[in-house]
Amino acid sequence: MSKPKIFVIYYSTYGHVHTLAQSVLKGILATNQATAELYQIAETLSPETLEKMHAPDKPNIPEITAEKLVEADAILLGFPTRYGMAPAQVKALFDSTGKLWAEGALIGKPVGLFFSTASQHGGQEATAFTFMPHLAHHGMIFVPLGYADKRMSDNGVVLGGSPWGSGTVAGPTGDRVPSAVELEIAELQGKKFVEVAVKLARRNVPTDVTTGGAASAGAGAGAGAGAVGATAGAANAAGATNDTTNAATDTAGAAAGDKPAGDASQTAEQPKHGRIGRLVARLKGMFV
Ligand SMILES: Cc1cc2nc3c(=O)[nH]c(=O)nc-3n(C[C@H](O)[C@H](O)[C@H](O)COP(=O)(O)O)c2cc1C
Repeated sequence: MSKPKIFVIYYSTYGHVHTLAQSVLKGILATNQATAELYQIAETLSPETLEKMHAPDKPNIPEITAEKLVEADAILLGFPTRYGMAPAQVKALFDSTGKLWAEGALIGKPVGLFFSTASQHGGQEATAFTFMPHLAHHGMIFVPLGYADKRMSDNGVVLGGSPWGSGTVAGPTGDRVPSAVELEIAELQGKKFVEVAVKLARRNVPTDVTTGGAASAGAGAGAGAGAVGATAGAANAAGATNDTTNAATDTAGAAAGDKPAGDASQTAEQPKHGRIGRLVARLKGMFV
């Protein structure tokens, strides 16, 4: 089985999240179990505004596009907070994924998040929390960091990150650089994420939301995600208790064309006409 392809995608105005992204990337590559590619999210602010914000020039890293997202087996996504939410640049990327949503193209992809805030209580957890609808609507599987490193419970130092994902604290003027511990935790997130990506990435089959019966706008996207998510959960349980069992399941999955067991509704002949069919056709037309 080929290694899963993980995209590390980030937006950063002042470079803190870019630095974290490099540690996350390092952690993925250290496992030798996955390939990794680094992308930045396109800027939407004007050069004049960025100059007023004293933002440095962007590094020479390729920009991600909506269509390119499909190529990733799993994604680690980092961004600084804006009032406890993702920056508009990240929202703009996701707002351009309507066609992918209509096609169910991102369903089942594992996603981890990492963050930067100015202050320790500036909203790293809120930023993760408020980003969840993007992942849920796409049927993507959120992979939290948990308390993967005991140092995350150290209350005696300035420390970014949370169970939702690694992080750094940039300071009120942005002059604090990520600490060694923060970077090690970011690296650990890359490593831990690979464990999940290896288990899930190849199990996911493209889900045609137009043939899933109930898989129409709203309820449909959720139903499709639920089917894949349930399968992924079963895979996880097998992996947690017995890796050999999981490997056996992998082989069985490959023999069966990697179709998850609960996926029968996706392959069965479904009526394509009627009210739901027309609605889906109209939605697909909107995003072409
Ligand atoms: C419009 C705006 C809103 C922000 N909101 C918050 C906030 O709610 N909490 C916080 O701690 N920092 C906030 N910040 C600070 C950024 O999170 C900080 O500059 C960023 O974490 C630095 O990361 P970067 O170097 O990758 O851009 C805000 C910054 C801007 C420009």
